[in-house]
Amino acid sequence: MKIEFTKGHGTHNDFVLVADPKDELDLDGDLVRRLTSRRGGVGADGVIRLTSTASIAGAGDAIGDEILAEDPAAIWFMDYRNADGSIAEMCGNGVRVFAAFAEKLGYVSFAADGGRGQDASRDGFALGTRAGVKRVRKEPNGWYAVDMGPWFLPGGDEARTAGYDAGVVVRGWTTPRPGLSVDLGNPHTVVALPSADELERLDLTDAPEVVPTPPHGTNVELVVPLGDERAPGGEPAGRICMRVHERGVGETQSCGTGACAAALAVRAWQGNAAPDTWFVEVPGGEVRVRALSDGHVELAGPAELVFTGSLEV
Ligand SMILES: N[C@@H](CCC[C@H](N)C(=O)O)C(=O)O
Repeated sequence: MKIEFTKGHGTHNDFVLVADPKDELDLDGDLVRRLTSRRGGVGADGVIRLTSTASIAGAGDAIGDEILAEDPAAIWFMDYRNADGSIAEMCGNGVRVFAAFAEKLGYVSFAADGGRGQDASRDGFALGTRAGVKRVRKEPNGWYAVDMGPWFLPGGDEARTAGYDAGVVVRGWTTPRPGLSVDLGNPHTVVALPSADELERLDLTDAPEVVPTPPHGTNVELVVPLGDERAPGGEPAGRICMRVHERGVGETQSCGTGACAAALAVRAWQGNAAPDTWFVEVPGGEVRVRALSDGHVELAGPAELVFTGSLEV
């Protein structure tokens, strides 16, 4: 069988994108690992399959019905898989790259005059994910901004007061450091470090050890606050840098949900005077995170489609 694919990335968090509008592709773990292999395949941190929400509902997948009940406009579904073949609930960079892919395929248009496909210029492009419907709009600079929905500090009030609810050990550390869990639809644990030098020197070859062990694993973000500034709109903003070890992948150049988690954790640590807008520097570039007044969080950043090809599998 021949698979036609597009390679894309969001701040160098890279994906193999496959259009499967009729839900015909059996994307099992083996196929995902073949596609993502950096030696034997295309190479990527994950696979994104674009399929129709109605098709997966018709095939008996309950998530399809839930998405259509939440928003019947969410006719396309992002089926995201980590490089190791595991399924993850959400991928923030992936949503932006999915939007660019759907735009290229003519399934959606962000142009004010409509253009081809669904017109997303007014309410945003509604797309289905395992973490619910996400809305994407396109900014004048070409960045995609995603309403990532509600976020939580699952440790509750105790964790919020203490500022942590987990102990994290990175390779080379002799004692655990405090980490804060943040739920973006997928799990994250954020640890603050005192300097960018220390961040740069970290050895993230192995998955950090997190105690207590999160039931479904966790992505781990190591973060350094860099200070305050003004966003281009004039509002106060914070800046942080981070590295991330992703569940099911390893260290990546960027993680959209991870950037949200890192910004929201630092915002929580700073208390009431903390800004809502954050610029997050990652090894692969920069994204913007905004805590919205309705309890949602927005992620904005670039999305690039770099080449297309086909693979015999
Ligand atoms: N890189 C993604 C997150 C992908 C899923 C993650 N590895 C998990 O298992 O939760 C992002 O941009 O959010």
